[in-house]
Amino acid sequence: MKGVLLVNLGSPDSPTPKDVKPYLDEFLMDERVIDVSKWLRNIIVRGIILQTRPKKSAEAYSKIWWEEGSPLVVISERFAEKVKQFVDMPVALGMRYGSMTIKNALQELKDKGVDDVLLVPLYPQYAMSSFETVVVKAIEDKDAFFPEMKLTTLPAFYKNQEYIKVLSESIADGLKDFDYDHILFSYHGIPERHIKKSDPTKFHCKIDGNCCSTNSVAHHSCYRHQCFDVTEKVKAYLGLPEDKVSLSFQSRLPNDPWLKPYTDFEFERFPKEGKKKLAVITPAFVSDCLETLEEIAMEGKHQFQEAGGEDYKHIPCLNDRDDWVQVMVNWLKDWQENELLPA
Ligand SMILES: C=CC1=C(C)c2cc3[nH]c(cc4nc(cc5[nH]c(cc1n2)c(C)c5CCC(=O)O)C(CCC(=O)O)=C4C)c(C)c3C=C
Ligand SMILES: [Fe+2]
Ligand SMILES: [Fe+2]
Repeated sequence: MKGVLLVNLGSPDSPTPKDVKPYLDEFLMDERVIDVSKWLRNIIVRGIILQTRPKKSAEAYSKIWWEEGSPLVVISERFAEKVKQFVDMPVALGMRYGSMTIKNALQELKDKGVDDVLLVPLYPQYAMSSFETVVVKAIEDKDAFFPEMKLTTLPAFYKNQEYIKVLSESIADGLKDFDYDHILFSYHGIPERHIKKSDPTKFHCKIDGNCCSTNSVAHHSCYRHQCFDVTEKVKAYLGLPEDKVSLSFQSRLPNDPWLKPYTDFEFERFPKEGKKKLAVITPAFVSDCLETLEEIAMEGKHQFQEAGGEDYKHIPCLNDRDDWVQVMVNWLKDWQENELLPA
């Protein structure tokens, strides 16, 4: 029987340093997130980052935590529950990190008689630190514990027309009551090195040039290209003026060069250029989470206003919007009935 495994990133069990520390340990010790040799990763993560970050992160999580739990987890659960109402096969939800494991979700599917699984990483764009690590972990767990299962992966859906339509419509909804002079598409950052590592040609992605707008097979795994593409497609769909839209990358760690421009630098720059009414959207995430609710909706607003900005709005992610649920349902039915995957 066919079944579906939805996977998002995951969250700590509570917004306390005690629970944030093991969560960050699992996350940052992932070789696709901090991609250095194991001994160096140990020093960087356990010897440096985890000495101070859990307390700081726990404080940030406390600001956005809901009574029901982590927004990312609660929203993903609501989304999964809605999807289940419209599909005629088992659907399970797992997280790449934390206690809602992929293994448990696969077990849940197996207990319901599923032996043919569609894996859906809940990321619109491909990055080795997001999409790829979900796929690798799901395959590892399947091979180790459920070798009889068949696993198919739904590709990153950044350029899918239905996805672009619902994303655009969610943005149009957010802009209805907001008089903006600029719209910033802020994507989660990644180290530049990750882009080069994921380039199968090993020469296409130069990052500083116009590689991301020159056709190449490298774009199947080029996160930067895929972020540009989403921005361009939404811009075209909504007919947004060229000079009122730009893109940036948020949430970097110190030391390495990460994808630029940096979102926090943009918040400081815009008011000085007369862009004082800013709408921000965050299309690297399908669900609101720490990075959108705290870093963008709270910190970002503060940074923008401190720099002289006047009006500011973070437009929510797709979350459990009914039109987004229906897009997912259509993809799942296409696979269930015709073995088709979204293009
Ligand atoms: C090297 C570090 C990191 C990379 C690379 C990275 C890529 C990446 N992350 C997401 C999505 C999310 N990240 C979230 C939180 C978060 N990310 C990092 C580090 C890297 N992410 C850290 C240390 C944290 C934890 C919080 C903190 O201490 O700042 C979240 C939010 C989770 C939540 O519980 O709400 C998401 C979602 C993507 C899509 C991505 C690559 C494209
Ligand atoms: Fe992250
Ligand atoms: Fe590229």
